[in-house]
Amino acid sequence: MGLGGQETSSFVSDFLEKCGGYAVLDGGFATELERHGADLNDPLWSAKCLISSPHLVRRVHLDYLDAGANVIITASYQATIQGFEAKGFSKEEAKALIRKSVEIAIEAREIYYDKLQSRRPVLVAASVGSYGAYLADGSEYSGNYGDAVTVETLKDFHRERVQILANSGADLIAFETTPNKIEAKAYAELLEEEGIDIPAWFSFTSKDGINVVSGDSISECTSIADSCKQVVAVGINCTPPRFIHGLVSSIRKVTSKPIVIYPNSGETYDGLTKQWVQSSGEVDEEFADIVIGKWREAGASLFGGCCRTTPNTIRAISRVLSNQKSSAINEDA
Ligand code: MET
Ligand SMILES: [Zn+2]
Repeated sequence: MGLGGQETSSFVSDFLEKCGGYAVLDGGFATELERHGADLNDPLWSAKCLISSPHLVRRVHLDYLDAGANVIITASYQATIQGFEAKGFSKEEAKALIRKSVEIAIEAREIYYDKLQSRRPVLVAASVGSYGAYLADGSEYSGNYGDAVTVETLKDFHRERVQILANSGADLIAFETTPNKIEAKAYAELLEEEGIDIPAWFSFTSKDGINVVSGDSISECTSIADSCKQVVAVGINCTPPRFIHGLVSSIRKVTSKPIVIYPNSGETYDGLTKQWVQSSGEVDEEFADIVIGKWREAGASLFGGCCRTTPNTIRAISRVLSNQKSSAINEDA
């Protein structure tokens, strides 16, 4: 699906309008595969299941659709040509596996639609994890690639996978868990240079609620995304919930693009003791009610979960958002 510049700018607002103002994303993908018994202790991480258990990939997409997701994110986070080649696959086989991540998500959407009477809007977002995720050496969460890695290195690393995903039938590309500003710059330049004609979101990760994990400022990272016309939303993923509010406020100061938020399970808020406590990974409705309301007020409009969140998290978010939508309608009446 190709989009001209004009349509790109209204892509998410049109989608949000169809969803009733706010959209629900899916939750942790790799960690959910693990909960179903997949062994992802492998440099390919969740992409390993594209080879060994595509049925499980489809199952997890379906579980998130059943839980209320309007956006499902493909299993391509750590699916790279380089990674598959290192496992002995040919280049053609590697490309086919990357395409397969999108095919499975589209197939899950078809299966889900066949079951339903009405067609809830559902987008397929093709995941692109960072160079650090491919290295699988921890730099995904430090954002420190060393001086030898430049914007050019990163563009060369990502170029072919991004081209494949852009032509795979996905509705948009989700650049996830972006740890630093050079990678954001590489993505923005790549989208421009390659004339990628599906929209994208840039999502960053933080471990202090102020900067992205490398220490680069969230404002600088956001402004790179803001200047790129293919970018239709900017946000934060795989970051503890307690940092989200401040980050959304910082992002909102720099861009008017829609803000996407999908924290990891982090810790959970205990409403009785009013304290943040270690989470079991489950997010209940009361928690979702408090945080989603705050994040919405700060300016976010797409909400989901990242690592260790589950379909229960997404079900809670989905219920809270539909309650908030219906109380807004009642207030208007
Ligand atoms: C480390 S963040 C991982 C993001 C990816 N979409 C997943 O949920 O598996
Ligand atoms: Zn995550």
